[in-house]
Amino acid sequence: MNDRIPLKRALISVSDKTGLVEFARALAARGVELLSTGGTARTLRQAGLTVVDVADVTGFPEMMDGRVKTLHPVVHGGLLALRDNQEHMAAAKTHDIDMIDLLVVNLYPFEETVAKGAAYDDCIENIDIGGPAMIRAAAKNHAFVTVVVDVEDYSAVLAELDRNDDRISYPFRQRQAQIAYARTAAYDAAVSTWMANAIGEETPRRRTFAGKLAQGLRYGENPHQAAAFYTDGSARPGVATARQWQGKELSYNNINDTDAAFELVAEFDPSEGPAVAIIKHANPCGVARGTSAVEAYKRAFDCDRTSAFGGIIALNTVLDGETAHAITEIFTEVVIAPDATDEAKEIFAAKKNLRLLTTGGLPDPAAPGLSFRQVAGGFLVQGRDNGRILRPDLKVVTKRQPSEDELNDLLFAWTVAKHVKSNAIVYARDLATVGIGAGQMSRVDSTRIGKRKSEDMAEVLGLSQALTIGSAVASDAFFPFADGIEALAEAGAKAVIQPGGSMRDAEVIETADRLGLAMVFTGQRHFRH
Ligand SMILES: NC(=O)c1ncn([C@@H]2O[C@H](COP(=O)(O)O)[C@@H](O)[C@H]2O)c1NC=O
Repeated sequence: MNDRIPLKRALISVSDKTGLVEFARALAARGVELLSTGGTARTLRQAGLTVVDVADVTGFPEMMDGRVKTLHPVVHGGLLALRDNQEHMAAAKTHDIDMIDLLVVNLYPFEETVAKGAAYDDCIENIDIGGPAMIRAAAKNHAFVTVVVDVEDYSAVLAELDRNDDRISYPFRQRQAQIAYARTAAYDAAVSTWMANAIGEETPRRRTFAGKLAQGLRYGENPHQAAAFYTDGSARPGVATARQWQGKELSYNNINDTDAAFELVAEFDPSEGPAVAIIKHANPCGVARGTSAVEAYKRAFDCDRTSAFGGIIALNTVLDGETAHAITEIFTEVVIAPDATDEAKEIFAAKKNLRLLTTGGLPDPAAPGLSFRQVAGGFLVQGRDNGRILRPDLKVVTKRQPSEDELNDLLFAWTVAKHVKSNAIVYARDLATVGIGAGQMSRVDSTRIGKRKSEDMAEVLGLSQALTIGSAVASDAFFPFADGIEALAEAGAKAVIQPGGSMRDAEVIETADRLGLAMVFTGQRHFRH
């Protein structure tokens, strides 16, 4: 194996021309001959560099709207020939094939074209064929050829040449080959996912997901687990696209919780007022609306002050100084908001460990998308839970109709319950959660936990009684038995929202009527596991 190989001839064919001229100039200065396709060659010539056209090497013009440029044995032979194989080299000589030592290719912007919402034919035209073919050839022959597919690697190539007397080492070529195959795989994943959507294929026979390393993580959910954060290129505002202003690097659990917090708070339209969610272990321990961000925060905090310690806070509005000040009164891991005022940033600057993230916007809760999770031997894929219930969707099933205020609280609690691990029970009053029971194997247990937490907080706040008394309550799934309704009544709830659909609905409704509760059915379930 030739460990260190000099670069004599490079083929450069790039759609993204960022950094191209500087890189090519640095290569030329090291005596590398440059070979290029149409647009790339033009850019290099305009910068005063000497370039050989691929068309002159192949003897064929670029044709068919660029569909055929580099697809030629003179190119692929130069990339694939084994330099230590006499027969390969003899064939190259016979057919006038010169070796290519470095391939620099970035592909037609297919992903960007799809993201812009381009028409079908436009997307098709942006599927690169010649580029991936060359990348895969060069990567296969990394024993002799260096392949570069990311602009961010240009400086690494030059540093490698500086380190090694203008040569490229074998480990470097191996690393580049791995990156190259991951790039073409991600590209084809994007193409096949787009096609599945375009033809309405919800369960394609083969599915490929791809990600780009955003951040290596110190560890995973626990210190003995290796971990990293990969992004999928989606522009959805959230933890993956946010700007971090201060604080330590986010951890695996921080990223998971921050995502849960921001996706939850984004359910609340900022034009209807501020909302704040506080998350612990991916479950909310307080969510509230308010006339100001600080009021929303304080009301969310008052749901469960004990659990809020070390939590993740999300706002659907700009983080202002007053709210930042209130947040700094206890230890918080992460705050995420669409934006933050300079005053808020200054206040946080004193808390070195507190991470502040801004996203520039809110994700659309109704947007379609996929979510997936791993199981032994495979993964489960489903549409993201973008189900939303509006007032006209509600069916009142009890004798008592919910009041206007109760209806507002029911829909608020329902929205929060969608983001609570099942079995989820959410008690709410005046658009603030007052008791949350999460992640229990029995719905009655979740009901009781929410009640107990509310009673504990009543003591902390010096209230004469728990705020669940007179509350509206949401259940993420139907009540299989009447005992859940009895437990809610015991907690003092006055109105209930739930999907309905149990075999024993009649019994459940009868119990609600007997206990004087108003109950509405949504016809939609929000399991979350
Ligand atoms: N068809 C081919 O033979 C071919 N060879 C290279 N390309 C692509 O053409 C682009 C560069 O084109 P230009 O140099 O004309 O700007 C690169 O993204 C490269 O991946 C091709 N285009 C698409 O398949």
